[in-house]
Amino acid sequence: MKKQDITFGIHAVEAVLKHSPERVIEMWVQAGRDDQRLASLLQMAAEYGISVQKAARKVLDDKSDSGQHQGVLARVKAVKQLNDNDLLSLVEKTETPFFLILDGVTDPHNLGACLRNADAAGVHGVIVPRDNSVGLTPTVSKVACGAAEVVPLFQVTNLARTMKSLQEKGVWIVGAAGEADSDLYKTDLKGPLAIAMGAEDKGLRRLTRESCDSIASIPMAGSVSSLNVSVATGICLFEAVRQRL
Ligand SMILES: C[S@@+](CC[C@H](N)C(=O)[O-])C[C@H]1O[C@@H](n2cnc3c(N)ncnc32)[C@H](O)[C@@H]1O
Repeated sequence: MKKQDITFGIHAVEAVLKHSPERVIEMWVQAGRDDQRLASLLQMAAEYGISVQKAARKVLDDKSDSGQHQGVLARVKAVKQLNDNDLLSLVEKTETPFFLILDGVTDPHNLGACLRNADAAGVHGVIVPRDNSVGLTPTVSKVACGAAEVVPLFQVTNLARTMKSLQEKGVWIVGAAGEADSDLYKTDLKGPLAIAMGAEDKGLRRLTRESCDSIASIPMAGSVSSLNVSVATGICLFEAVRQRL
């Protein structure tokens, strides 16, 4: 089992330092980089007694697999993987649950952007099938800009079964699909809710779609057939936020 991860980028490293500094094992910063935001990370690291090494850019490039590390990288203890049991106990203690389901998103940039949207919209957690989905990779953390460190990510073995358990606890599940007849803006998104988004290539799988209580589309004016999944996620989540004000 993987016990350690690499996290890079100013927002991502800052979020771990802020929310769970005990996870940070050590940090590297790019030698010769004079940046106010890096300086504040170094100060936080010093406060928590975290060892920081200065290294050439090439070292950070290699450790981040040439990701956009912005001159900072941390080796961190991996977060505990959250499963169905963790999800259902969170639902039980949450007054009006609000979840995002991603049915097989495989691009780390899309998952990172969806986590960022989810955090901004105040969702209680993001649910993904354990297989055929990207997990919490360093690129996901970087793109999520700190959201990956705070939004619980539940990796479930059988998504349809998890959806049924959520429904038994009173959560209404709305699937998003471009070809649906119902208009998202006319769909009630106020109560205990999970919004399900499909994968980049195939959209919602048949069983996931059949497990939804309703399916809605974002009206499109132009000629393209669909939106990018992270863009569609942002629109769906913030329509729910607007209705839930
Ligand atoms: C790139 S799209 C998938 C397109 C795919 N070819 C299909 O058949 O659904 C990824 C996901 O974004 C969401 N999405 C994209 N455009 C949408 C729209 N106009 N209305 C509702 N959801 C949309 C859906 O959840 C979709 O499964």
